[in-house]
Amino acid sequence: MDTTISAIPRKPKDGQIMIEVKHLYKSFGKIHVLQDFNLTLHRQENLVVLGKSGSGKSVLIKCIIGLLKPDKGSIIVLGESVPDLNEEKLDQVRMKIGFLFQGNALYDSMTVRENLEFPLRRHTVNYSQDQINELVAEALENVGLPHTTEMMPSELSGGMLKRVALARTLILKPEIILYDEPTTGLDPVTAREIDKLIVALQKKYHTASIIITHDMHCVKNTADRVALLLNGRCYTEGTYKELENAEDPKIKQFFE
Ligand SMILES: Nc1ncnc2c1ncn2[C@@H]1O[C@H](COP(=O)(O)OP(=O)(O)OP(=O)(O)O)[C@@H](O)[C@H]1O
Repeated sequence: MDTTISAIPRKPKDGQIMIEVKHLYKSFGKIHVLQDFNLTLHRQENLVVLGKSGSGKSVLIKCIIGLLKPDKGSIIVLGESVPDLNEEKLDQVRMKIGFLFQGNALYDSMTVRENLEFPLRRHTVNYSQDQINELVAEALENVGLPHTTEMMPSELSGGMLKRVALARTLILKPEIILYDEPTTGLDPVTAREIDKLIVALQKKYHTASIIITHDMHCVKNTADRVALLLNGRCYTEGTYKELENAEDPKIKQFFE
């Protein structure tokens, strides 16, 4: 019996494609990281890219946001071909994408408010101070930390820092959020809270997300669909349940 899962994408909830990666190749010298990698992210979908350490998850994300140039292949983000964009156009596309970095990337010398104001001040829209205050308050409310506005990052726990970083990601109301190992380094209770938050925000803002992780609890709790990155390719994709029930040892190893 063939127990591998078909790599044909399931029918999306609605047809809109937010990110489409086709036949992507990226090598560093003799290290062939991505080889004919394919991925599609649909609107309102949480897609987990699951892969072992060093499998190329970060390289994939960097290609998607234009920080790395692929050797071959196409990357369409919100209708734009990322490798062909100049810096100005790339910035416009990046404005619509939120990133949650592993290290949170908050400025230690700035208060929570200042950290959240930062992306707003860089934005092409000129927000009034009242609008900025409202957006900061809303973003912190969304992550359950309305009381931290004037605090410094050093006064916050790991879980709180992650929430603040997420609030900063949300403040520009991105259409897509890219999560880089959102639960790494957090205790299990806090990690599960972050999972819940990811799903709650997806429901509230109808965002599409790519979540790269090897935390299987996070995968189970957040993924509408899982793409397995193995040997540079999307080896298979399916729901968590489908992959969990697969007999293929290459898939099984992730669930043991
Ligand atoms: N700029 C670079 N120059 C050379 N090699 C690189 C570069 N960036 C990544 N690599 C190599 O590409 C491979 C994939 O790295 P990547 O960081 O994407 O893995 P990952 O799946 O994100 O791993 P982890 O889960 O540990 O973060 C690794 O072998 C890494 O050494």
